[in-house]
Amino acid sequence: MATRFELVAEQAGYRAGGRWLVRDATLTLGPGQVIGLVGPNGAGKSTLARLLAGLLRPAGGSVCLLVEGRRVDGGQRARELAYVQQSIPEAPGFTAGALVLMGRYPHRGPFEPEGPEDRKAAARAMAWTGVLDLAGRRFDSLSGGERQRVLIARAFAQARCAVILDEPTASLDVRHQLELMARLRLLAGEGMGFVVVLHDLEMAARWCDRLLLLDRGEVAAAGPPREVLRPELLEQVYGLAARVDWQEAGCRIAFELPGLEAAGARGGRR
Ligand SMILES: Nc1ncnc2c1ncn2[C@@H]1O[C@H](COP(=O)(O)OP(=O)(O)OP(=O)(O)O)[C@@H](O)[C@H]1O
Repeated sequence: MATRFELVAEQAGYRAGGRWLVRDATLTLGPGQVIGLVGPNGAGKSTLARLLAGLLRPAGGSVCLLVEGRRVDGGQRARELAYVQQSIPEAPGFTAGALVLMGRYPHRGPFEPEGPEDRKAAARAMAWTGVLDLAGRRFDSLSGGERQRVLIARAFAQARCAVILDEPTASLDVRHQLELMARLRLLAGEGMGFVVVLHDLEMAARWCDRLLLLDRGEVAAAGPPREVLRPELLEQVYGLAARVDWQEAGCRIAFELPGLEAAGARGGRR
């Protein structure tokens, strides 16, 4: 049976450099959900993702992971929830397989070597992200997209309940983007939950149950994609005129930047 959990942010905020990078962010992630964080560059998506992941301590409000009704922290939190960062770290000397196995550390005692369960979980996660055949390769020798998929596999190997993914599709080709989002939905169907930072609003509309649209550190809108991806809101937040056509599975969004487009067209005709 799937684990009952809730990741709750209540008016969570974070300050740095004398200002609020995120203020009053409220959301609840539970089993079966995929929540998208969207918004322009610098809006506070990564900061909120790091607050949810427990990597930043809120300067206002709270962030709390409840499993079977009880608050979990420290080592247990690391067994239940994992985070995939936006930038791809250096990992000199490690193979892809060793890196994914690191996701299993929180599940073992100190100095305890990995066991068959750990290897099984790592192999399964690597199969999900299509990197099983890269297990023996040095991480540093992989392409950007391959590395991204290894890091996602590590999070899948680690977390029982929830994964926070910061722009996980940024380095992926179209096929791997779709496979990843479909995998999140599949795992959500089995009782996990995900928070995903995305720039691609059409992808967010298609795969997420709910969206938080961030603007200059504040939640400009939150709710089902149809309620959030409204032309007037998008124009307010991105400063672009938008046309949103809803279809059976998601939407098509056409943005317009009249000044620059006109200039581009003039340049093209020269
Ligand atoms: N440690 C810090 N000190 C001061 N300002 C910071 C710090 N970290 C981030 N910021 C600023 O906070 C704002 C939010 O950053 P954040 O990375 O959360 O944005 P984002 O929505 O994820 O952006 P992007 O889409 O570009 O990844 C930005 O203006 C950023 O420059």
